[in-house]
Amino acid sequence: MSLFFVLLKRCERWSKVLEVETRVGGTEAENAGRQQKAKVNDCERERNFVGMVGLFVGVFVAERLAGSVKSVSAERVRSGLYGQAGNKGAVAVSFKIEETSICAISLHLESGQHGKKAQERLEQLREILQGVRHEKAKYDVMVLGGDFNFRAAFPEVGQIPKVLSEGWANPAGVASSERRVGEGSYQTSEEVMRLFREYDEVTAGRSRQELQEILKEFSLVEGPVRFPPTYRLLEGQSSYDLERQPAWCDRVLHSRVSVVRKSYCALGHLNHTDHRPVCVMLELLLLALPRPAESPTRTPPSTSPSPLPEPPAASPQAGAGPFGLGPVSPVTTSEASVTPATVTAPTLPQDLLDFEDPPHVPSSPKTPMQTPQTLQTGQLVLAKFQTGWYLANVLRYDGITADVAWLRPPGTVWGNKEEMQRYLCSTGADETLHGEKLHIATHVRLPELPKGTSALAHPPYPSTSPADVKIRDLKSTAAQKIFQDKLAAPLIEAIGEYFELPPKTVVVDDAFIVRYATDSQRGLSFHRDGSIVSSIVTLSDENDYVGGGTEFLDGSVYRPSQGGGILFGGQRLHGGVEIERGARYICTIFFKCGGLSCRDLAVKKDKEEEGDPGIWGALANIMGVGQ
Ligand SMILES: O=C(O)CCC(=O)C(=O)O
Ligand SMILES: [Fe+2]
Repeated sequence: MSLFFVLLKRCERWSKVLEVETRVGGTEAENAGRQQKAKVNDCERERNFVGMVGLFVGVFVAERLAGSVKSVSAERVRSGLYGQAGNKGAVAVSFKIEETSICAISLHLESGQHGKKAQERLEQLREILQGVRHEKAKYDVMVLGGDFNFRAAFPEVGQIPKVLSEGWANPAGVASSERRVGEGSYQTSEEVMRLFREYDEVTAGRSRQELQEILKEFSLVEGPVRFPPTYRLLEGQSSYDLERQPAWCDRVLHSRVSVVRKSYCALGHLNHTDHRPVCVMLELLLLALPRPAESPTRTPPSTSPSPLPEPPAASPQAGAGPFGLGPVSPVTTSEASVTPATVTAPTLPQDLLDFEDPPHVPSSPKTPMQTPQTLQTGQLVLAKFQTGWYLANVLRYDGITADVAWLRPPGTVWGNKEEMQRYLCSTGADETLHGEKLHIATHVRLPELPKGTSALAHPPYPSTSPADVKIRDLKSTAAQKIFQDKLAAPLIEAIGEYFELPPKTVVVDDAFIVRYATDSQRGLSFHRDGSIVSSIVTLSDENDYVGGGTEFLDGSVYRPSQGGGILFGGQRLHGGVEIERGARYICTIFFKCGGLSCRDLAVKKDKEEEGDPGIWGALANIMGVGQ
């Protein structure tokens, strides 16, 4: 773990909890833990200064990132009773890691079940978000968590608490110290999830629409709630205190973009108060720019110890700072709890940057560049932007022109000026830019690659085991026709419907018959496809294999029966679950479509689905096999 946020209310009561948590293994966690303990001991002072009834944001940064932290700033946003009472609201800490701006917010919203309380809470949430994010402070990544005080309108308490209490139980054999319940971990019972869907104030209630609008406006998302209510439990136990209706009060929201959520769960074993804490694990995409060589404040990684981190940004003036909402007094960063304490070389770990293998970056750009004869989707090229050539992936190619996406630099090249110059972001241009209809003759070149290296950034599609059969290589025209009529055509129609893409522009980019067996390829690790939309259709009878299926990050596994299949945005992370017995045959089909706008549309649609079932509708039996 490289960044660790602690968001608390009534933080003095949680110091014990944090001490427990600091014992989790691993050097980094231990380091974070030590700093964390030191900070929590300061909590009282913090709380008094901020005047927010113990709201606390602690940000702990792995040592190796410390030198990359800059522009640290902290502020509070009061809400409730016209911002005067000061017992509800939020505190926020923002900072940059290289060029990625991050803001962590700890909030506490209005309590109460009746009248307009639900409405007031959402107004406060909006107020907090507007206070934290405005023109001058548009963060790449936001994480906000705390006691949202969302209620559950259970009709009567009756038997419900028993079901809910049982929702914390783990399957046999899991140590109680590991009692995490939720996405990416042990999931609570179907019954508890049903209660959440039916009674949670925002999921089931009238305010759902309004929350959706807020999330959309601020580009935020909440993971699926697959844990029991986190309030109000008896201390030291997993049963509910029936003086209150149990409710899913404690929640975490995070940015949609640049973030992949790995888990969203509640920690049942941290039972020191009447709430149970909730945590999310996120993978962030960070951006770095090359440093000027003459900069005296940086040294290349591993040659010598690096200097102290940049001093935090000056405190904003009251009411006019980056969080300027009303007449609040600023909190200086030394009073806030962001302390990149120790400093090492600013090398950034690959795992923090991107989970895909980085493309090979040729180190010598001096040899003359070759014009490509032909291109493939997914191929690594140099594409011209203004007067320079930068690494890019081919998204579309029609023989004369190509669409490309310029690449972001992988962490391994940060700090290396020469290598960084091969990335578009080194010019200060928007690194998410796409190049449309670039003429091959004038705007695309082949990068110089070491012998034996493929120019494909990743194999275009992961199904490249020798056992896989490419549909295009099938000699039989009858087989080609079956594929076209039974699979490609109906799927293209379905894609038009589900993804709202014009079916005429959707085409099969590639397709494979894949065989998984215990004596050869058993499964496929998590990856993204190079496609805009992918489909996986089951060819085997379900009695022919045990295990297998397509797995997504939220833990869902799809195993459609023979002739059935799934459709999903190719950018969604997924993998093939290993089979345990027999052989599983599937047909994987990768679709692309006309313009770049298609990709944006598909990605957008796909993101909108996140947190729901998390996948494009399973296509039950698309070929009608077995009917
Ligand atoms: O085995 C599966 O279901 C996943 C296959 C897959 O993702 C692929 O071939 O790209
Ligand atoms: Fe795939």
